[in-house]
Amino acid sequence: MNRAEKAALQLQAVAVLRMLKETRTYDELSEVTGLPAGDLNRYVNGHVLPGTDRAREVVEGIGRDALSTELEARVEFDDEGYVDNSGVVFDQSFLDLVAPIAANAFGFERPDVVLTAATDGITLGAAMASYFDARLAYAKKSKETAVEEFIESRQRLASGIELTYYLPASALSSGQRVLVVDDLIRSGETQELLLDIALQADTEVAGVFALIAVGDEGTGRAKEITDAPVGALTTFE
Ligand SMILES: O=P(O)(O)OC[C@H]1O[C@H](OP(=O)(O)OP(=O)(O)O)[C@H](O)[C@@H]1O
Repeated sequence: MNRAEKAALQLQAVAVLRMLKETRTYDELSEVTGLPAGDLNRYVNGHVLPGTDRAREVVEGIGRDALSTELEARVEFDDEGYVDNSGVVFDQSFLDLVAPIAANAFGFERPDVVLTAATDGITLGAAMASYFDARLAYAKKSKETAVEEFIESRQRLASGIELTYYLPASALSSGQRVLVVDDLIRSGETQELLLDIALQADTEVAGVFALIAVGDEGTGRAKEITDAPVGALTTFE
């Protein structure tokens, strides 16, 4: 790990601790993390940075559970099982915390491009792209005016409705590594279309990541298409 990577990890750990501190006293934070309250105070206030080992424990160990719990608290389901996740996808700082934790938890290799679907995947896609220093591309359900060439993928859904996603052809180049992300994966139909777009462009899939999986149908479907890691931060039954 070089100096810049070490500094990035230390700052990620501080960001996770600050998020946890918002709803806890230092003693409570000490219980969650197993770290002394005095040290936590110094980290949260920016006087001292945690060492590499502590930083890694916070980001990879505590961070994932804490973010998952926070995510569950912010997501609401209506009577028909539809999800309101605006408490998450409208919060770019929260999504910025998710990116390093997801990358570590699932072992995604650094992609050249993060590919998502408009609309709700865009803020997560931006956070992941920024973390990996990659480009962001998002497919849309309509064709952008003034773009001449598109990669398109269409399928008839279980409901009988046809769904088509369009991506400007210039957004992906052959041989690039692509990480497919979305806020939510339920049936997996959207991910299947995104993976099809990535394959049509002759790119290599680095993985599939969703903030929320509802059931395991969607992630199962993605796993049938790619051997790359597939995962979600939180799964709701
Ligand atoms: O796994 P699936 O069954 O395909 O469902 C997941 C997709 O559904 C939602 O998008 P939606 O089509 O509602 O579009 P939006 O992002 O514009 O709301 C969500 O953002 C995912 O893209």
